[in-house]
Amino acid sequence: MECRVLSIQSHVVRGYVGNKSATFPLQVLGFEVDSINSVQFSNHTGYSHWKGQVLTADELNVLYEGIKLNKVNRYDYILTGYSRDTSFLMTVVDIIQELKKANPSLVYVCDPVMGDQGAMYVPEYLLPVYRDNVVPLADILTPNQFEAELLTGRKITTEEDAVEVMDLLHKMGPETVVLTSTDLPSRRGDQFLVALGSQKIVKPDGTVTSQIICMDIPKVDAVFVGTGDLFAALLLAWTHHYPKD
Ligand SMILES: Nc1ncnc2c1ncn2[C@@H]1O[C@H](COP(=O)(O)OP(=O)(O)O)[C@@H](O)[C@H]1O
Ligand SMILES: Cc1ncc(COP(=O)(O)O)c(C=O)c1O
Repeated sequence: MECRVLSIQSHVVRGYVGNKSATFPLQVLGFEVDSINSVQFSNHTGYSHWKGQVLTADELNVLYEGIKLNKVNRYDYILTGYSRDTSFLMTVVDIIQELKKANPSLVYVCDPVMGDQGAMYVPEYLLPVYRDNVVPLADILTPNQFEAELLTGRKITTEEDAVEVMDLLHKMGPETVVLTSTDLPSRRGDQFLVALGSQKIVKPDGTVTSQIICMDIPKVDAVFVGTGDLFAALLLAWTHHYPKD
């Protein structure tokens, strides 16, 4: 059966971040992808120069209106990433709420793209918008360590801290939280980076518990941009294909 994703992320002319990272892998894995480009930039913002356009909230509404008028606004998943503007993000929130009403089993996968390695690369005023409006709607949340710390106001220096932070993030809304990369030492040595996942599980007796997994990922000696976007897209795909795993 067709499974349709609405992906609201950046587009770059050169390179692979945002929709350029997410769309093709999702298509290869069998999904129909409707993409809205939150920005169209020459390249990602880590380069010394970047130029381009930012989609406004009004322009987003116009695109969504067209989809609605044709009655093709039924989605199984929404995936969101890079955004630079408060009113744009608030419009995304409105769209998610409307689409969830139309399809109560719609799954919202949120990559709260704000920064990395202790620095924000979107305006700081987006943090409260993510924390108070966006994250509470998310079913699956994929922050990196820095983004998880920003959202909860808690530092992560040990695995116990990470579990507590993921619990705080669960309390904000999402049933599944994945810290896509952390600075925590891996048990397998310094050639591995640690990612952690936590999923709320309802036991047969009705009580709720968290299932925690820890992933040691072989480290490549390079810095990548766009891998977080790819990770979120692949997590969407594989949790869809293997919902109980
Ligand atoms: N240096 C690296 N070596 C190997 N895998 C990496 C590396 N950097 C990122 N990844 C992969 O990309 C995923 C996303 O991590 P990351 O790029 O840090 O997320 P974000 O972009 O959200 O900060 C990681 O879980 C890992 O699988
Ligand atoms: C335009 C744009 N989109 C998305 C990203 C996010 O990339 P990542 O997947 O590494 O979080 C960035 C990061 O610089 C970016 O500049």
